[in-house]
Amino acid sequence: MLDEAYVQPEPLGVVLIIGAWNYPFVLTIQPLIGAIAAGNAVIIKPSELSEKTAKILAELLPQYLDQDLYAVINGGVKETTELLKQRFDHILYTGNTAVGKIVMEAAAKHLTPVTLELGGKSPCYIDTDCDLDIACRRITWGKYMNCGQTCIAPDYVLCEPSLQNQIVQKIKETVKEFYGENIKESPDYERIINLRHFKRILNLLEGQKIAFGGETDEATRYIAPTILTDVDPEAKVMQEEIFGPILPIVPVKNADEAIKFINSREKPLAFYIFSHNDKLVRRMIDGTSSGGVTANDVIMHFTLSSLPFGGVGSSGMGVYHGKYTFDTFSHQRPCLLKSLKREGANKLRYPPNSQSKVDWAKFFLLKRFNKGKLALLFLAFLGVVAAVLAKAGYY
Ligand SMILES: NC(=O)c1ccc[n+]([C@@H]2O[C@H](COP(=O)([O-])OP(=O)(O)OC[C@H]3O[C@@H](n4cnc5c(N)ncnc54)[C@H](O)[C@@H]3O)[C@@H](O)[C@H]2O)c1
Ligand SMILES: CCCCCCCCCCCCCCCC=O
Repeated sequence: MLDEAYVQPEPLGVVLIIGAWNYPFVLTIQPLIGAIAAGNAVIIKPSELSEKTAKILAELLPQYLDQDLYAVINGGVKETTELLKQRFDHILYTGNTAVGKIVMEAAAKHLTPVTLELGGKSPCYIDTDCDLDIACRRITWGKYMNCGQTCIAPDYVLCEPSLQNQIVQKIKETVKEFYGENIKESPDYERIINLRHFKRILNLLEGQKIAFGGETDEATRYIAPTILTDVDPEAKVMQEEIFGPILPIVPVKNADEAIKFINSREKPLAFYIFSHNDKLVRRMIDGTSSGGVTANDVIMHFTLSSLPFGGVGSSGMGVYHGKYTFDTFSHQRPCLLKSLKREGANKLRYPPNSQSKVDWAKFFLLKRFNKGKLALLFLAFLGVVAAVLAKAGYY
């Protein structure tokens, strides 16, 4: 009661931030801000796939930040492998799950803690009790922005069979509203990052029923906004994160079947539910697990600095954003400041032991006491009075 107890965050030391190519600026600068705020030195390793952003980061950062404390190292697998041999005090990695395991293995050699911001197949459930126009507009935005290359894009839709055709129709109308008649010419519609990813996404279309879109152009790595209907849960497109502008619709009987479906798979990075029914929304949140959730919208939980962002299970570990970034890059050091006075109260823990000392210890530590011993209560009351007097300066 008389001691001072507090938590003092302290910098971890040197932090390594490895970024991914799909949002190459935000995925390195956002963690960098929190790492600096927490007092760390930082090395940034941008993705080599988004080479222009990597280059500009290496050019710009030294102009604004202390070069001894904040460095940008560019390179690919070879350079990153070499970097990972060094000892860091924390590593924040953003990218795919397979490389996440490599990073964690390398970190384990030095007992370095990791934050792994990975991916997964984020499901989107559309309830029959829902404003389909609005739901489809928001899904179209989140699915096709950056050409589907967003870690928390809705990967696939689960809905009752009766909704399927309406959803296709409404997304089709929204695509026209957003990107015009000629999507290829729209300045707002992006391209696939490279040929390897272009071919990987095309491969996912094989044998599928294309309800909308499907046009591609290898020369410009264009893939049109595409919707697949009546998709078999065992299909290739349902086995890996799509990370492209393809939206499979998997019909389910009802919300319970959707919950079962989601729980039978790896834990996703995000989960989206569209419904007017608040109880259903809560039930679906309670019945599933995912990195984050947005109800009646997509992506937007990422934009709130008041919410932690991160995955769970195979979609990652640890969180950042806002104050959570500061906490991630800090050691929460518990401090107890005692006085060398009042040794009488401390005698309780010193030998020789006795039943009376045990009873007192239980009273203070476990807040458990024999009801018959009212005297104890009285003594505790005296203790409180003494504490108040001491704080007020009478002691
Ligand atoms: N959780 C999130 O915040 C978030 C954000 C963006 C992307 N992602 C996920 O990232 C994935 C896409 O990114 P990616 O993995 O294609 O990005 P990427 O290819 O840019 O790789 C990510 C980083 O890992 C490094 N790297 C690649 N291979 C390596 C190896 N063998 N050893 C050491 N380092 C290596 C790269 O140099 C790069 O800096 C998707 O699964 C997506 O969902 C997650
Ligand atoms: C008032 C409207 C504000 C709209 C802000 C929308 C911002 C969307 C940002 C999406 C960024 C997604 C980054 C995801 C990182 C993973 O890939």
